[in-house]
Amino acid sequence: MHADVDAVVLDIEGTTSATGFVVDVLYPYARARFGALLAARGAEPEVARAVAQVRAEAGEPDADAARVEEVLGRWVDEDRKATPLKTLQGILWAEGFARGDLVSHFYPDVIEVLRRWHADGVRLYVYSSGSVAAQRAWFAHSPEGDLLGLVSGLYDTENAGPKQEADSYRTIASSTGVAPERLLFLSDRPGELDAARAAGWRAVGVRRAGEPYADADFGGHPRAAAFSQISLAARSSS
Ligand SMILES: CSCCC(=O)C(=O)COP(=O)(O)O
Ligand SMILES: [Mg+2]
Repeated sequence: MHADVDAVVLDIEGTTSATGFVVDVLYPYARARFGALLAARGAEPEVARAVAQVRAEAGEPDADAARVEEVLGRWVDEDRKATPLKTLQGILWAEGFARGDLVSHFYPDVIEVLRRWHADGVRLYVYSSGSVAAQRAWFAHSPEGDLLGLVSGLYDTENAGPKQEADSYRTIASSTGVAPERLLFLSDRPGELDAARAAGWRAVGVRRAGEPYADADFGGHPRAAAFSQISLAARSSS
């Protein structure tokens, strides 16, 4: 698959990294710490704002901390990409990465290809349901060290919007200053690829063996089983 683009926007779960790692390592890590976070730090502005959003989204304005924790646990079981859940997970994960409890996961083809694209002058961005704080920690604490220098910007459902809505991709395009047709989105989910394409972007479905969406219908989207199958026109970095 060949594309002539100025920037690549990366989904994380299922695309750069294994869903299994997120579900089996990250989710339990945060889940085990929600209770303490809500009890001890509920007055911190970011926590308080996320808790208010959980209550609103659950339709339970009077939910106490124990009930909020229950709701969060249910959303984790459903793998719901709710913004306040991702905010609270992101706080705990960022702290876990910083203290050395966690190291992120990248598929074996990914880091080398990202380094090459970056060296070729292709700008790299991230757009994930995981919060910007979580993304920053994820790239800063990879098995190959700090990769944040490769990345020009981070987008989530808070600063860009839901991943299956074309307007979110318009917001990102305008924030990066890159023309939509010069942006390439890589994702494992057909609904996200559809939304990117509706906003005028290029989009490639990443179908990795064993990932939940590997056998989904990708419609007319080009596909790749690994980043090494995607070739970008080299651009000068000067
Ligand atoms: C480091 S981001 C954590 C992963 C996560 O919580 C998530 O929801 C990822 O979803 P994506 O949009 O990257 O598929
Ligand atoms: Mg994904």
